Amino acid sequence: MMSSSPAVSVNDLHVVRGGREVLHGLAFDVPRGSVLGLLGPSGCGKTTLMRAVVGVQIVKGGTVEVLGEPAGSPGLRRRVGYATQQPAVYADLTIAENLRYFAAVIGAPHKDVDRVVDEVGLAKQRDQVVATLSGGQHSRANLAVALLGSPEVLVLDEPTVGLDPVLREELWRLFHALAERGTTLLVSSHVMDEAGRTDRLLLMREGDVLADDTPDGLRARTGTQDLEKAFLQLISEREGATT
Ligand SMILES: Nc1ncnc2c1ncn2[C@@H]1O[C@H](COP(=O)(O)OP(=O)(O)OP(=O)(O)O)[C@@H](O)[C@H]1O
Repeated sequence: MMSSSPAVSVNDLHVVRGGREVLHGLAFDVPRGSVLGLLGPSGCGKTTLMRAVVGVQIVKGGTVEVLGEPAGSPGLRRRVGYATQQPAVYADLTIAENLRYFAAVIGAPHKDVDRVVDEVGLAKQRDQVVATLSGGQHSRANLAVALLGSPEVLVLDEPTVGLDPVLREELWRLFHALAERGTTLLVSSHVMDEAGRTDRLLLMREGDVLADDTPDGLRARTGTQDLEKAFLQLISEREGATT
């Protein structure tokens, strides 16, 4: 019974930042064991929505439930992993030292360090000081921290930014492998070519949801194979409807 309830359930979510409403009553569910893509232009509210799901964002109205509990509940601390756009790893420590430290903080098993280093493709750099990593390696080290402890829900803010196509492909494969094991992933991106790799897409614009559909559903609805064109079409439909 429990496992069929959504991993994340958002209802009528309103958020105000800097005196301005930036999320205008969002509502959607994320089924367990799926990869939800949060797509939309810079500033549309993806990070704010992720912060609300992790429970670090003050909300003005509505509800956000994660694994059946209100977002941010103490019981969710180890069950939800969050990788922000700004890497949280310490620059003066090696990757392995960082991971051992964060594993100890969250009570993850020691052997998780080797697993997550492999998963993000940083086995060769494990003893390299973070300050000397390339941008893409740095962001993957940050992602590795979120994977420690095998959280049931993973919230990843633009995890593939700055990565070459081969690494992006590998990370998307990892995301789907995790989902197959039952993990639920919320992954943001503003690169539309990543949209097709998700199980379900939440297309956002200016704090609203333009579409909540599968990539194929969106293609069928807009009559185009190209998801970027589909997105633009939805925008013009929306603008046509409001003028
Ligand atoms: N600390 C803040 N104070 C005031 N306004 C903020 C703050 N943080 C974000 N905003 C505003 O909230 C809106 C949503 O921002 P958010 O960071 O959620 O967008 P985003 O879709 O994640 O953007 P990006 O893709 O560029 O990371 C933007 O208009 C932004 O300017």
